[in-house]
Amino acid sequence: MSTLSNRQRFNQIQPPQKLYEKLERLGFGSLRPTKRYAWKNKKIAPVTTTTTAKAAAFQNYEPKEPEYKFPLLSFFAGAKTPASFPPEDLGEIAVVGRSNVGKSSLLNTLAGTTIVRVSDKPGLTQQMNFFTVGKLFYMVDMPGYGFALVDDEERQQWRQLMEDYISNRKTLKRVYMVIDARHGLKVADLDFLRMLDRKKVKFQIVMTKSDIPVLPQLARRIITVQDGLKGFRNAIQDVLVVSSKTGAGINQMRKEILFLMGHLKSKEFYK
Ligand SMILES: Nc1nc2c(ncn2[C@@H]2O[C@H](COP(=O)(O)OP(=O)(O)OP(=O)(O)O)[C@@H](O)[C@H]2O)c(=O)[nH]1
Ligand SMILES: [Mg+2]
Repeated sequence: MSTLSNRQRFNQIQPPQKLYEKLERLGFGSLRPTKRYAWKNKKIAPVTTTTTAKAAAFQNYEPKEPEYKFPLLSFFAGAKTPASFPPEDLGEIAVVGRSNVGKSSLLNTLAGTTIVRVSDKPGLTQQMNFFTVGKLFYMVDMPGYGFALVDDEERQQWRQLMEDYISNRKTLKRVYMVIDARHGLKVADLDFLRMLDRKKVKFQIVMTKSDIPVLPQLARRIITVQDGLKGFRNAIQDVLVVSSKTGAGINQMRKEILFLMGHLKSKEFYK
């Protein structure tokens, strides 16, 4: 029988180099600068003199991703009952997650705005808010679940509203479950994920506040979250790693959303 605590077991995970390289590309910094990668951090192609040195250096050179932007974000509708949902005329994505994990902040950072209200106190978003991204698609901000300060009845109503929406909304293309990089998947998240699986709704985890843990802890957290997803049939296995504060990982998420909503061609997405 193992006598290691969860914390000790967590600290023993050895994330692969590939994961650190991915995090570095997303803007989370590097483990330690090595001579091999030092020039890469300068974000320019290396200047070399001999042809062989040039070929070797360019083998490691990755061209910078284009910067993806969303068109103007506008508030479109707020809903406390299904009757107030807007018509199903555009594709949409929705963010769900525990209170205060950073759902509303994430929408702001994706859209490059501050119009979605955020707060350092949990329980700010108290209805479903629909935002239009230009005229391309909707982004839907949800109240957090597992919020202790509302009474049971109200919590039950929110949960019912979210379930109704998720089960019946024809234009909903993906649910993004936002989790805090310091905490990973909690009981309330797993409970919500089981509901999504039962309803056969595709979902993807977005780990936000990823600027807070140090890099090895962040990498370990990603591994434990990926492990936790193994039993779910409707999970996208790839976990998005972002920070709404520093903007790391946001360009990648914008790119994936634009592709999902049909506004980026396969040729451009996979190049
Ligand atoms: N360091 C850091 N803080 C963040 C990040 N994202 C959000 N926050 C902070 O987390 C707090 C909660 O953010 P919100 O976006 O309001 O969280 P929410 O999930 O919408 O909360 P509810 O509407 O109450 O469910 C705010 O104080 C944000 O500034 C992040 O990526 N990094
Ligand atoms: Mg909110």
